Amino acid sequence: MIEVNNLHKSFGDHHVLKGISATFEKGKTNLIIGQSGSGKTVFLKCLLGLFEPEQGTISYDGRVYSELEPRERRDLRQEMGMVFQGSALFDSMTVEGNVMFPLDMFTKQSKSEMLDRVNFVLKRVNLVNSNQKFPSELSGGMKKRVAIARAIVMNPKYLFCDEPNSGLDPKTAILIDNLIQEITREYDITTVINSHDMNSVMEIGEKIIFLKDGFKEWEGSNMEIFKTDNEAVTNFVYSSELFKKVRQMYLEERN
Ligand SMILES: Nc1ncnc2c1ncn2[C@@H]1O[C@H](COP(=O)(O)OP(=O)(O)OP(=O)(O)O)[C@@H](O)[C@H]1O
Repeated sequence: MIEVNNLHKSFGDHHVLKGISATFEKGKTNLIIGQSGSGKTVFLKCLLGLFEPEQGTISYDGRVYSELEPRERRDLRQEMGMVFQGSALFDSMTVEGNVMFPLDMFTKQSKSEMLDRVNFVLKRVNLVNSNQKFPSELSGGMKKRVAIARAIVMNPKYLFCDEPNSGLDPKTAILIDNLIQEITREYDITTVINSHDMNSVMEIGEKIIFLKDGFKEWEGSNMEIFKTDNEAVTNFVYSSELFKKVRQMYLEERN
């Protein structure tokens, strides 16, 4: 579980995060949504320990990041997996090389132990017989699977995903969402996902935090977002006329 309390982050006099508190539970897919510039990426980078907030605390299963020694921080970072926007694979490395990279960097496992683990996670993301392929030979969906395999290869307690669906067609996007949710449940990971994607909100938004101008404007589940009358949320989530009509019909049917 990750607990965030009164988090503030500024760049010079630009106050980006303005006192955010939130709890992200284990085994759940937690989504951060909000308009471009609302502070989602800055928030995710604070959770990853890449930005140091000026005020507030982030606690990882009881370990308050700002109170940890440098070595404890390094250990904690190794418990984190990250799926970057656009997959961020190393183009000159094979699929196997990409997924093995964190094991090679951070563990003392033998080559055959590493290979066993790589094959296990590649199988888990349904990517078999692709070990020797290069990223340029893969589809967008396959690249995401490699990125997910690499993010979970160290058996992380925490998984962070920045726009994991960007650039994918809607059907592939849902498959990737479902894969992230399955893995989150299966390995009891605390997963936090930055998303713009309305389908993701509905499909895997077990807990949703809506950021607006650096404040937490709303939080709830995908079921609750359908019913909320918070205007900022509904304007953002139901931005198209079609979605507005679908929501209206749903609400009328329930009354
Ligand atoms: N390293 C930085 N230095 C200065 N300002 C920054 C830095 N990173 C982000 N910001 C500012 O913080 C604000 C929030 O940016 P952020 O990237 O978190 O938005 P976002 O909600 O993730 O947007 P998008 O959905 O477009 O990615 C923006 O005004 C941005 O210019």
